Amino acid sequence: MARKQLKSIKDKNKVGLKDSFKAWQSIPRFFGEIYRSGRTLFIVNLFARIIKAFAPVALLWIGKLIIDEIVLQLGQSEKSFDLLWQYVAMELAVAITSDLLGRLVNLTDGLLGDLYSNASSEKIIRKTNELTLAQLENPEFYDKLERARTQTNSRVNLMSNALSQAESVISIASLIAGLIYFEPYLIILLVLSVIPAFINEIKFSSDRYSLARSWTSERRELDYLRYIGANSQTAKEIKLFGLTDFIAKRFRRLSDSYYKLNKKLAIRQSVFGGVFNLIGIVSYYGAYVLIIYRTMNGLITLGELTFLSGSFNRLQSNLQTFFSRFTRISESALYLQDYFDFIDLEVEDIADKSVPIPKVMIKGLEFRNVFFSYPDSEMAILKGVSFTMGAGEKMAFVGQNGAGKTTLIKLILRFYEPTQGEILMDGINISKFDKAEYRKLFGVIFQDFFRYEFTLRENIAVGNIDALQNHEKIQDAAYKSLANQVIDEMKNGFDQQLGRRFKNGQELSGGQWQKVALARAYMKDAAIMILDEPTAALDARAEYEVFERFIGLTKGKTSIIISHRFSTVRMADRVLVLEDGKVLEIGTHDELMAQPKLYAELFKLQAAGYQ
Ligand SMILES: Nc1ncnc2c1ncn2[C@@H]1O[C@H](COP(=O)(O)OP(=O)(O)OP(=O)(O)O)[C@@H](O)[C@H]1O
Repeated sequence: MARKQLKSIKDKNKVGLKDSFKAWQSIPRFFGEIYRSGRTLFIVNLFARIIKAFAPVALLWIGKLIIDEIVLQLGQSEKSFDLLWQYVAMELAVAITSDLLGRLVNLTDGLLGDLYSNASSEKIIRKTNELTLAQLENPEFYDKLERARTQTNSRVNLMSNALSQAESVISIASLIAGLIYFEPYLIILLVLSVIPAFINEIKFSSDRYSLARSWTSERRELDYLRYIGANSQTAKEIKLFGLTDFIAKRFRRLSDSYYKLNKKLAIRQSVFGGVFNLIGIVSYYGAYVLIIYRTMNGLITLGELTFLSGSFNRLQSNLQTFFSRFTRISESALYLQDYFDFIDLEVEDIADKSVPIPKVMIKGLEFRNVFFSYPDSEMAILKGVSFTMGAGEKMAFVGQNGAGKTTLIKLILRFYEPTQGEILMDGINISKFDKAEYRKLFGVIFQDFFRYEFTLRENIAVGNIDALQNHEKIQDAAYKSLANQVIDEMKNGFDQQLGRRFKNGQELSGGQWQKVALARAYMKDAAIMILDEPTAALDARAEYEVFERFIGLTKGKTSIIISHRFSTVRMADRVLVLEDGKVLEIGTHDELMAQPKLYAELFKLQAAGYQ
């Protein structure tokens, strides 16, 4: 991880005003998404807001009528209260309706927010799956994903802010209409009083975003440190190696420098904001003086005075909220842009879907002079690998750590494409097949299989999730992989929750997990089985049993086994020995033992260890 100490946000890409405004373009699309996540709620919310928006001007107007009526009646010898009570009743009705509508708006805002946040989280999960491993392992991608994922709340706030903004526009327009009707000059004062504050807001919002954005990868590091520093899975090592201080200090160093930058920005914003607010207050009193003067000269009534000063006051605070909300929206819109950038990331799939995948493999797989380097890396991992593997053949890949065995598997499964050369299935380049369909041919257990904290049943069914309800199939897979022994020991059998994260969860030993994960490979009637170190955590007897079953069950099936244990390797029809990204030897166990090369050497070394 990079150890950076940023002096200011200018150290990294700064987001300008232009970008802030450009980000607004994604708002219509955003509303499309919200509408689709809750159509009725959205329409109800919109209508409630539109009606509620007229409440402020209506209340002020009725207030004016009441005061003018009181003044009129005071001058009469015979007073009538009829009209007055009617006005009061009207004001009460408007106040109650506005309150009820406000509640309806809050309710629908909350519900819509929940629906939208669920829908967008699901979208992110689905999108992540569409991307290639190369994209997933790219740090830039991670930053994008992090920004898209962590800003879900900000998107929900954006929704209610944007809707409130639409409501404000109507309120402001209606108040302005009243003001123009009686005193158009007041509008000029009003504009003068709020514009500086607005410019100030916009400037600081893009600075705030620039800071947050430029710190995405550092924030990721902070999250990572928080995770490893306070986590039950890492606790064992952290305690044993006494790492707490090391991690806490590293966390503090990074978080302190972020705090300092943020503090500088917050203080500047607060000082400027204060000054501009003063301008607003002074202009309000300027307007007040003007209105009082005109009232005293008999140009406007007392009711109009209350209406105008009330309208001016409300307008000013409404406009200020409007502008600060405007900047909040611009800020969230920038994050929104990140979310859409992520959702729109291009999926690299060069498959020509028209090429049919062989139903039954006849000739087998062939590597033809394959070279490979991982994306963004110069280092060649595979250097001209060529070999063929017949249909129905059981092949073992052998080689020292880092030789490239797992990389071969990743290429066969099309997680990456060769940098040079071809991989063929029955003579057709595998890059021509539809990726998802092609992968259905394989039953695989990875060396670094994932331990899902789901039930045992689900942990096995992930190998073929469509068969989740097929108990017989799951039971059968469990039997084949010896996972049935694990299930027999569980209180809740197949429905036992695994891991320690959730209630009633049961943690498994390394070997038990491996048996469960191996069952996944048996969940499909796959044409080709790939087992990447499937027994590394098993005891000697379990390993022997697993392979005995495997060989018996997969007679005539194509399979690849990666293992460092030669007792397992020798069961294969042929062995491919990989050294430093090249095929060193290939042949049956007996053939390889007859050659004085790496295989024979390693075999004898291991055999000697057992004597
Ligand atoms: N995602 C990756 N990005 C970049 N380099 C990688 C990646 N995965 C593996 N490598 C590199 O590729 C080389 C081969 O790794 P691979 O996992 O294929 O080895 P292996 O033969 O399976 O080793 P082992 O026996 O230790 O499992 C290693 O040098 C490793 O550092």
